[in-house]
Amino acid sequence: MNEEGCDEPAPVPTTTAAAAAATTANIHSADLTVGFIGAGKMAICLAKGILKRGIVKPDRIVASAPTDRSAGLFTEAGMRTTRDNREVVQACKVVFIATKPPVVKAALAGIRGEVTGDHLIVSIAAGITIATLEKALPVGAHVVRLMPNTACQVGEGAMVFARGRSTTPEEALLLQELLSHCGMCLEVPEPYIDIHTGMSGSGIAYAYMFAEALADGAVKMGMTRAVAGDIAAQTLLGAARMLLQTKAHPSQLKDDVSSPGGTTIYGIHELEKGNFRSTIINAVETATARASHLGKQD
Ligand SMILES: NC(=O)C1=CN([C@@H]2O[C@H](COP(=O)(O)OP(=O)(O)OC[C@H]3O[C@@H](n4cnc5c(N)ncnc54)[C@H](O)[C@@H]3O)[C@@H](O)[C@H]2O)C=CC1
Ligand SMILES: O=C(O)[C@@H]1CCC=N1
Repeated sequence: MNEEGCDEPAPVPTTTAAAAAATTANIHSADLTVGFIGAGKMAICLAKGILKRGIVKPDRIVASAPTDRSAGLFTEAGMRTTRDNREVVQACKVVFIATKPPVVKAALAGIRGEVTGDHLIVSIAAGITIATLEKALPVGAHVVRLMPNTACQVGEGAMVFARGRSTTPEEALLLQELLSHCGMCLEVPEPYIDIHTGMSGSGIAYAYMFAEALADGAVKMGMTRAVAGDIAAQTLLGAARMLLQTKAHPSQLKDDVSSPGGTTIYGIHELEKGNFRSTIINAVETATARASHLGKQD
């Protein structure tokens, strides 16, 4: 319980110097191999980010899927694909589970016999808990639950992860090193992962909707779509940099823009009439609940 009497997840342990040294040795091993069970949109985003880090060569990454639909995205970057999930586990130390959530249990059942204590199994499936992953894999399997977003593809992803019972701090560091060109990657208590899914995994789509709506407004006022689209994107980028670099509260930065009787406060009033902030809070709440629900489905 915290001071307010609320349940609070236990803090995550910090990394030791010994763990960092072991990770450095591991990450520079020429043998490091990375696999993806599921070769879809999120798998290719992560694979491209891992390649940018430069420690894993394309020919040491393999992805599996039942169809060749998205295989081209992997092969054109020099990675290998297969239709056999077990081949991925046989060939790779770090294996991302990147199928849709309802398929995860069946996919894990298919690879269970191949998973050893040398593997690091990293699920990115929305809602699927560490308990579910550990139950589906051999006892003692090293499991991580990770939630990325699609901006990993351009190195600006927001990722959180939690470790399973047998997963070591060294393995957590190895994962963070692997993903260091995908964006920020924080270890968090597991209950935060569904929240992150609602806020960021899904939330990046809300940001795109905001950008689209800004541009629509500008088009309505007579600007061309191309100019409006670029300015909308740069406006979001500028706001994000201001938040991250100044560490100021969003309301402070908002107040700095709002002159008394000026243009901004007129625009803000319109947003408030449309329940702007309340609508976004509701979206995060609903998407978080949906993530939790996906994890409970059989
Ligand atoms: N798309 C996104 O923005 C994000 C997705 N995720 C999670 O990533 C996972 C994948 O999502 P997407 O990439 O969007 O989906 P997707 O539909 O693009 O990719 C799924 C892939 O799994 C393959 N697949 C289906 N059954 C399989 C099986 N039995 N064995 C191996 N592969 C199989 C499909 O052929 C496809 O290549 C989901 O669990 C989702 O919750 C997490 C964060 C963000
Ligand atoms: O919509 C979804 O289910 C996935 C999970 C987070 C983002 N996309």
